[in-house]
Amino acid sequence: MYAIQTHDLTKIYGKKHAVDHLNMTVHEGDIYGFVGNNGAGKSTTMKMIAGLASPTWGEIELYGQLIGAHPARGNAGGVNATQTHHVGALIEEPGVLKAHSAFDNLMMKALAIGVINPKEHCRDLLKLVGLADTGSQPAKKFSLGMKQRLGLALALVGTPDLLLLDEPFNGMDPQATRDMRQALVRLNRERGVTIVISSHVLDQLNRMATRYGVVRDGALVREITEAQVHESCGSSVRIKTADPARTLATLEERLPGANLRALPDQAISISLPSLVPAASAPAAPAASATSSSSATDPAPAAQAVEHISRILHDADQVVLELSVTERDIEDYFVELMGTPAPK
Ligand SMILES: Nc1ncnc2c1ncn2[C@@H]1O[C@H](COP(=O)(O)OP(=O)(O)OP(=O)(O)O)[C@@H](O)[C@H]1O
Repeated sequence: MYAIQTHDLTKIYGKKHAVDHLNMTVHEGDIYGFVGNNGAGKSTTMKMIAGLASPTWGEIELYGQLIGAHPARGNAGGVNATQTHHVGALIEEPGVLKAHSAFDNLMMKALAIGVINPKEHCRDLLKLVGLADTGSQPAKKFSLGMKQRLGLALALVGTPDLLLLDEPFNGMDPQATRDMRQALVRLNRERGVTIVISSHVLDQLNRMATRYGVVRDGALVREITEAQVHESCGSSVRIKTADPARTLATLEERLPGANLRALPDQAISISLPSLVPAASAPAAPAASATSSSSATDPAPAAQAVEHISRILHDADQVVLELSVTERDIEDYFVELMGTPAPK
């Protein structure tokens, strides 16, 4: 089931299309990394999904139920998401009562929404976010990172099905960032919480996201799975020969299942993780390339180069270049964020 689907979701502020016909699909159980440059429209999208801003146009479905519709169509039949599935959100400044302790902040929300065993629930949440020893210290004395953790704990009161987190790592030191990331992964794996998380910290997202949405100028330019990102970012073998068309045909025949791409400069690229053993070469590199060892291990890469070079030698092809290239995840996303939005 889809946790979130948006249909032509649009928000216009004055003349600015902050979100522009955005179509996004979040599957139940995803950790969905929502990425885009500053001002791309991530926060505005999340606010509309959380019910904190109303769409100018378009629709939002949460767990198959319509929650937001543009005014011309009215919202009849639309339901408040919180009536069906519990949604927790940490978007911009968490709504922390500064004169109160972390525990009191959580308790107020827990009582307001009718949580069973509220004290125990709030103590568990404080432990989860690493604020268990803050006692009666008022939130106004918290550091930025501690406020963020309290914001996360507040979003988790009542154990949501869906968690919307806008830049949750803001102000956190590396240890706190790691703790928060691990806590989120546990919530996702152990309690099945679906998480949408916007962050500019791509290497943190890379360690947790199962799917990504890339937004540019208010529109979604790409939705990709973790596996597709790793496929695109992993090592690949680059081959240039005197006769690229013949080389492509040879490699397609000898490396069935490998992900081959003809590049604009007439070179051919083969994604290393996609290499599978060719029937004629049982000791081919793919056995190790697809094993638990990383695609960036030198051994599988070297084996792949050797294997391909043999294939091309056997087929009497003149090799001009044969090398292994690696693509950085940051480069990959920066490139995608610069991709024009589809019209
Ligand atoms: N309340 C508002 N009034 C007017 N313009 C707004 C408002 N909120 C957002 N915008 C504009 O809408 C666009 C999208 O903003 P948004 O905050 O959603 O982007 P973002 O992707 O979250 O950016 P960042 O990564 O910097 O947080 C920006 O141009 C922003 O200036």
